[in-house]
Amino acid sequence: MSAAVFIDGAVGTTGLEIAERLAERPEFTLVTLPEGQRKDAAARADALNDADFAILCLPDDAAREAVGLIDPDSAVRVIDASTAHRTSDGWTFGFPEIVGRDAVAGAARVSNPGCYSTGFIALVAPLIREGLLPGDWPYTCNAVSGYSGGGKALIERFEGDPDIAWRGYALAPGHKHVAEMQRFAGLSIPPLFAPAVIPAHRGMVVDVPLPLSAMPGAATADALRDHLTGFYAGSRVVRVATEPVDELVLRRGRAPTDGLELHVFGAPDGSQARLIAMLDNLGKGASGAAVQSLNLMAGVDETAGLRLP
Ligand SMILES: NC(=O)C1=CN([C@@H]2O[C@H](COP(=O)(O)OP(=O)(O)OC[C@H]3O[C@@H](n4cnc5c(N)ncnc54)[C@H](OP(=O)(O)O)[C@@H]3O)[C@@H](O)[C@H]2O)C=CC1
Ligand SMILES: CC(=O)N[C@@H](CCC(=O)OP(=O)(O)O)C(=O)O
Repeated sequence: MSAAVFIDGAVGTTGLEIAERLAERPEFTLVTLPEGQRKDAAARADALNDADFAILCLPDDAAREAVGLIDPDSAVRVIDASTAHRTSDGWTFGFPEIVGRDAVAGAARVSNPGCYSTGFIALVAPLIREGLLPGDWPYTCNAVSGYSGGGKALIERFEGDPDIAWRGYALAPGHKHVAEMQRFAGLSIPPLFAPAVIPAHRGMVVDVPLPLSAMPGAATADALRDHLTGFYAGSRVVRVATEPVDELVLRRGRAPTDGLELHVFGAPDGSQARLIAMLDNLGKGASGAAVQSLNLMAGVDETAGLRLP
């Protein structure tokens, strides 16, 4: 039997990409509202309560409103792509590689990780959990995102102003992803996070510099890489680079991907290292992650419909 999946926010950037990934999937029947009803609370409430799964691809306030429209006795299971519920009680963080596939598979409420957080947590969480990096360290994280990361409004801004070469924001530290980065990486101190947007439609680089020689108990770069390689060994989505590279290049024309690529670089004298994640903000950073969680919740192959090498 095919499960009904309602996408609330289906004509937004994330919603459209989820719909593309669910097209031609016999396990799911996609439900969307016509243009005239897509922001109508009563129509949304009916669609939410009648669905087997609802995927919220909405701004935070609208996502909170959507959850409020669900009747207590409705059986609908929810995946929220917004920031609204990522550290809320009763919600499972939809990062199966980190929280466990069974936790996501059995959850009624799943919050999709933020795109930047996905890169940071993927790099740091397994290493802290294993005691190879300290949890009580003031980590820093620099990142760049393609402009589709800011949804329709930022796409319009960048495509309307091709002269923008770089946009730094959240300059006074305190980006909305910091809370989930701290919680799911297992840090006692919030990371100092410096994001920026570049004139590419999609793509993301998340860079965590490590002054290893100053970090109590930190392992060598090789040991960090080996652990990440073993940790993600069973994953088709997350891959750890084991061959050395001289440069990493984000290409504007790169095909969409739901994969996540991790790199570890160590200084020859062992004093410093850099952990770098490359991903597609609309892939494992949003729509691909939502479909991965949906697959697990529906009991089908976790990578079905994903765009993987
Ligand atoms: N883009 C990305 O790479 C990522 C996005 N996310 C998150 O996913 C969510 C969606 O983002 P994104 O798709 O980029 O944003 P968009 O702005 O592209 O899409 C949001 C959609 O929600 C619609 N909407 C707004 N309010 C309501 C409402 N009350 N009822 C119904 N629909 C409504 C908008 O309508 P209208 O078309 O009329 O504006 C729009 O179509 C956000 O919370 C975002 O932070 C998370 C990770 C990455
Ligand atoms: C480039 C850009 O603007 N990116 C968004 C984050 C995209 C994302 O992960 O979204 P949510 O956490 O809101 O779901 C931002 O920094 O606000």
